[in-house]
Amino acid sequence: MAKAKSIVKSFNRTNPWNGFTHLGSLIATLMFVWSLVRQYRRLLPYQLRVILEKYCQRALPFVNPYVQIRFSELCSENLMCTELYSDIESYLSYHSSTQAKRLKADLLKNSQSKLALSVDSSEEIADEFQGIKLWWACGKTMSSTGSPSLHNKTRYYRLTFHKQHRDLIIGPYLSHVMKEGKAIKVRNRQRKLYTNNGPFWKHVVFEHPANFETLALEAKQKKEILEDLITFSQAEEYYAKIGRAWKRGYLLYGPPGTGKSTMIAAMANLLNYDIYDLELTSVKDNAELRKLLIETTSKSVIVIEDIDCSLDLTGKRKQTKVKQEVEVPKLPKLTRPKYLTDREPKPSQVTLSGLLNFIDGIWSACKGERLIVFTTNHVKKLDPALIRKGRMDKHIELSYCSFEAFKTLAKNYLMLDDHQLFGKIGLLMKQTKMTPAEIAEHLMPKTLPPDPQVCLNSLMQSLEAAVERARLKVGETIIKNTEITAIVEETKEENKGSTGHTGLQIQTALPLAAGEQHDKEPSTKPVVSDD
Ligand SMILES: Nc1ncnc2c1ncn2[C@@H]1O[C@H](COP(=O)(O)OP(=O)(O)OP(=O)(O)O)[C@@H](O)[C@H]1O
Repeated sequence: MAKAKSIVKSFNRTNPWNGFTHLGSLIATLMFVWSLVRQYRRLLPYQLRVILEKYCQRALPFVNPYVQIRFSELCSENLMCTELYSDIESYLSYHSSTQAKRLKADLLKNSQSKLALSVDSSEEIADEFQGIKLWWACGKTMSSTGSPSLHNKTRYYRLTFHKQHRDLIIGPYLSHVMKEGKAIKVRNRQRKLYTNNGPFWKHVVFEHPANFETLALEAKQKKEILEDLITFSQAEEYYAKIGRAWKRGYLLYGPPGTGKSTMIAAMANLLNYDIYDLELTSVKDNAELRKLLIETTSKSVIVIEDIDCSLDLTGKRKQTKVKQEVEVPKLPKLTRPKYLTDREPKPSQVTLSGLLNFIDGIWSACKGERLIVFTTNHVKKLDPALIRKGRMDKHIELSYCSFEAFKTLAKNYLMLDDHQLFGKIGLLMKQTKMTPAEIAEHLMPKTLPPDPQVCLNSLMQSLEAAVERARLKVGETIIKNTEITAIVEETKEENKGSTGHTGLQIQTALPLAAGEQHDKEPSTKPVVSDD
């Protein structure tokens, strides 16, 4: 103030140039102070920094080289404000957790365990984009009512940058902030498992621990599936370029207990997707199916489990309509909460063509990425049209446990990389078939901490019993086949006596081993064909 008064006085004196000299030196001092404030702002106490910045900006409105943009949480004219504000919030909370000294911690929405960190209102964080420095700060303003009550305060973020970078910041930088903010939101969101009760989706929080690391599969098959999923999730531009909807169909098939449901959970966890578990038998007709599917969101896996049991979708398309009128569909496995299954099932009118139309048509109109997964124990029963490439792009067979897959389970359940019993178990596994679910059951600890010896012994005994059963079965079949051969030989002799021509050929097949897949042709009976 004293300096300002002396400047005014200096104008009144005989030489007015003195006044300009004083004014110039004041501006230079202020600019120097301000540049110091901006450079060392993080070292100054927050309150002092705010006061200095405020006075410097007021005193130097015409030479201020910095531009500020304010992003309010609420603005009446444009509803997208909130969306933009929340993108910035996610972006900053992610970046600030490593730099900011004052952070606010909250629990993520619908989560009891995940923390959400955000910048405290008195904190400013610096960011860098293409070598350019800029600063974000947050604050609150009074709403138009001017009431000091908390509800009338609007939160905002303020971005400060040098005016020479205006184009770069307003264009590419803000797009980058919004894109990253959205991606961070997706990563942090609480994922959901939706199930339909008739035409409505209901959801519960999806927190399945399955992942590809713990999935017992051959390494080669696992790698192939992982690469396929990751390539799909990164191919938005490619799909747009070739004019295809961003979707991919997977058919998982194999005997019960080979990990089909577990793999779906691992897929959803890998890509951070929601799951829509579609219960076709409770969908009234094709229109209801369309409604349900249009309501699914992007970044989701739409699952139809046991598609062969869901409806009469297994025969040829022409036959389907006739059959539907008389057949009551089987109920699927009851894995869903009770409140979701309270609607009495009525025969569904959903047709195979309704389902095909959905897979091919509807998605093209819905933005975003989706996987559709069918599972079945009986792949050969399915109509080829349903699972042809282009609809179900990838067919994955999940089969009995190999020794390699067993080692994954042993590592997972018993923290074992190797054990003296592994060799014997490996040999037994070559002679019989066991599903990963059966093996996992043996490896489940009987005591805590787990005793690997007990679990492996239990598995070995079970494998030995299965090998023995298979051996007995082979023995029985050989005896049966010998008897049949003897009968046929007798018949041949009799025929020779009467016609002189045998007319019969006999083929015998090996018996089914323990747990043989249901799809295979029955092979215990000799096939008799007439020449
Ligand atoms: N490949 C696997 N890797 C790890 N665990 C597995 C695997 N397969 C099965 N399991 C274990 O067995 C249990 C049953 O497996 P899951 O329900 O995934 O089999 P499924 O093939 O879907 O059976 P279904 O055809 O009867 O629906 C799972 O909870 C999991 O613990």
